[in-house]
Amino acid sequence: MIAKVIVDVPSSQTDRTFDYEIPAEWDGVIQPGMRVVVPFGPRQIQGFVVEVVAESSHAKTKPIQDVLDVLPVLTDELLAIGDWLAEHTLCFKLSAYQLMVPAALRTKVKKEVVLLAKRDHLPSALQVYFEQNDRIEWSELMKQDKSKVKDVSQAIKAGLLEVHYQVEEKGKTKTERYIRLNENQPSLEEIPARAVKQHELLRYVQNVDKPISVSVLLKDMQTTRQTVTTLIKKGFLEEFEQEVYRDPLAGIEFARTEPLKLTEKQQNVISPILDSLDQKSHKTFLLHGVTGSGKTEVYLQAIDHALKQGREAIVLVPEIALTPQMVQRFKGRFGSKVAVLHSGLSMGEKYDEWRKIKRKEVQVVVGARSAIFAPFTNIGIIIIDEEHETSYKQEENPRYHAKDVAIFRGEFHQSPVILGSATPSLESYARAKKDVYHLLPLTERVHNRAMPHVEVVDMREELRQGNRSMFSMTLFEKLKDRVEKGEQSVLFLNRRGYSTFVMCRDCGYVATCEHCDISLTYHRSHHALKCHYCGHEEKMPETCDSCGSEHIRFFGSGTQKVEEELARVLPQARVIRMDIDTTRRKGAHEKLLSAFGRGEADILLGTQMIAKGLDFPKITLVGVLAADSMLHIPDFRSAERTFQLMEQVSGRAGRHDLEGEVIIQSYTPDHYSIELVKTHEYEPFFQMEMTHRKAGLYPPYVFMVLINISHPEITKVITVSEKIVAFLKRELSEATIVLGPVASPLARIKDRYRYQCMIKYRNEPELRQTLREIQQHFIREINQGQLQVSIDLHPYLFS
Ligand SMILES: Nc1ncnc2c1ncn2[C@@H]1O[C@H](COP(=O)(O)OP(=O)(O)OP(=O)(O)O)[C@@H](O)[C@H]1O
Ligand SMILES: [Zn+2]
Ligand SMILES: [Zn+2]
Repeated sequence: MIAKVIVDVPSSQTDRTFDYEIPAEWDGVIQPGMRVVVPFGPRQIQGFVVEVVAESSHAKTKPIQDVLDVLPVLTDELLAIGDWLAEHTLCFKLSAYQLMVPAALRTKVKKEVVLLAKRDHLPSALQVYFEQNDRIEWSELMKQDKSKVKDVSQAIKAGLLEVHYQVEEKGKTKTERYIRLNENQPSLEEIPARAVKQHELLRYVQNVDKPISVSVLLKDMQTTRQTVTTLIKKGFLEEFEQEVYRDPLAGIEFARTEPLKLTEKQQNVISPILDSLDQKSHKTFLLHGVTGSGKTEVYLQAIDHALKQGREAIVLVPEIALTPQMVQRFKGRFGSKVAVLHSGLSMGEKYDEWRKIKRKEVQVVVGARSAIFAPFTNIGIIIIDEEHETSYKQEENPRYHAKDVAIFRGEFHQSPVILGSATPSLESYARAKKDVYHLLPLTERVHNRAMPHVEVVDMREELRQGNRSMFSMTLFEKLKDRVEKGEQSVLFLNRRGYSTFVMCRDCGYVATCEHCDISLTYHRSHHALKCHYCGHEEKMPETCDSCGSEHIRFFGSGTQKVEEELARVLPQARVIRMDIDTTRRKGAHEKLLSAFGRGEADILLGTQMIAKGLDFPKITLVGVLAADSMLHIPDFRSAERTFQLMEQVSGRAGRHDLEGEVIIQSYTPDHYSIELVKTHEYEPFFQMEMTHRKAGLYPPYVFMVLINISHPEITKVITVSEKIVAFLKRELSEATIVLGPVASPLARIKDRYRYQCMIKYRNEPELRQTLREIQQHFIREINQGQLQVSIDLHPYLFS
């Protein structure tokens, strides 16, 4: 038999497969989706088997050298997703496959074959390997006899053996010593009557009647290891190793919740979803529900329906919304059926969650973007919460969008995909209007609770009246009032576009990074300036580099500065600050939020990470310190982002019995993206924004491609960029617009000059082929040297 393999040769990446002979002893073992080691020229390299066929068209094929997985890591569906991603994001198949394999398996790992059952249950050929120990190294086993792979893979399927990947770091499969009763109990007379502890311990283990961890046993029984060892020697007890999962949520209690009785509005939106589940047909729904309208409860009950059908569910939430509160709602309803995947997990923890999915120990995955690749095989429903979030797009190769993968999987499994948001992306809403997606509106909050009242304060006017503080009079009064009443407030400071840069008051000089052309950020904690792109750090200057003046200060407000100001003007208020600095430590996020939930603070002050998902009954005031900081970023989506963010933050107020109020401070209060938050109406915003998009020829009226070219030499960048633009103009159709080349907004990062060009098109059949040709043309230079050409279809980031 012949395996067709996509090989990992970084220097000459290619999507073509190579044929390798499957050695007779691995016949029937090697399947698509497994990783193998094959000879390639003088070297041995890894690859993915994508197909097994009877014969090769090549005269001579070399044999596969080693198998890395005993069972496929990728299912047929995931292989198909890989091929599809390669085509649609212009990456190589290999990168797409690797994206779906847990990082732990991509590192060089030792593999062990571990005995799960009694040795004599194994086929006799395998028993010899487990005489001394209940585990043997994979390479050891292979050295002795390659044909063992077949027996091993059968034993694994029968649940007798298991392969452990010894992930280095703390992530390696964690095991603990356990004790159980031996099947054949010796006579009790073996234990002398005076050995009281031994008798007690034995009785205890008999009573428990299931394996018990040695450490727990010793603690419970207040006895020594010696007692246990003696009982093992005498043949009463048996010691063995059992795997324990690293539980990232260990120690957190999840109270079980029951389904709520849905409101009539919720009923209306859930019923088409349940129909789609019952009919086993794929549909993409856009659940457009205002903040606090009970979307999450709809998700929970739809998932429940899928689980009752014996199917599985994937729920994506943005990384920063993956708060304990969010996780709690899923864990509370579905308990141990839920796996959680996010970037805060260690490599080992991620691997454990992945294995729970593979082994079908869980049926629900709640996770950030990459959880869309969860290796489920019977998906009933896929939910993307806050579908407008740009973090669903991966900003590095492969540049995929989780929404596209979700819809691919929804079609594959014939199951519904639900995109949920209070502020859908313009693209999705436009698709819903064209009936490509099915719109499900939830226009009111649960039980007709009022949407919060929004007031926009003109900060220019405040300044004119002599208020130089960062709080307007109104906001200050209301904060004070809430503190006095014992109600809670949220203060939101948008960090994007509002950094704490250092500027000379005399000449206007701004300290910038010498490698990246962006302003350095002031870090109070160690009184230094730092570049957020390359990490370059320097001392805070005493005098201006440009004119020598001593009047060099940092500008802009960071959360630290707001905190200090609060302490000065509202000393009685207890403040919890949540930003990158205070949440760096693992678990800090959770701690701060639960402290706030317990009412240990009056004000929660923070950045983006507090804008979403919070549901605390005592929050009655939300203050936004600078609404327009994001409006001036050179990005055609900046108005959309501003509206979405304002609406999300506002949504934190008045979600329960107490009414909510929002104060938005702005220097451009008349801008429609801020103005329209007052009425919480999405539709007028959509209409207004669409006219702007139409006028500027931006998505969703056109599709866009961004090509970024970078190199340490500026002349090289310019030559290559011009070549690319000329080629595009020649190859693409007349109606297509090619813009550039121009220097990127960030013209230099890490000493590399950056240029870009942009393509806008409606219908361009030649597009992918043309872009592929550009990639191919420069591939040698890219592989050899310093040139980088990145192609981003449907870009979200314009830096
Ligand atoms: N049918 C119901 N009966 C009673 N309470 C409900 C019902 N559905 C939801 N709720 C409650 O209403 C509040 C808001 O619901 P939920 O958090 O699900 O809204 P959401 O639309 O997901 O909000 P957001 O998008 O703002 O995060 C929650 O406290 C929730 O427990
Ligand atoms: Zn830098
Ligand atoms: Zn100066």
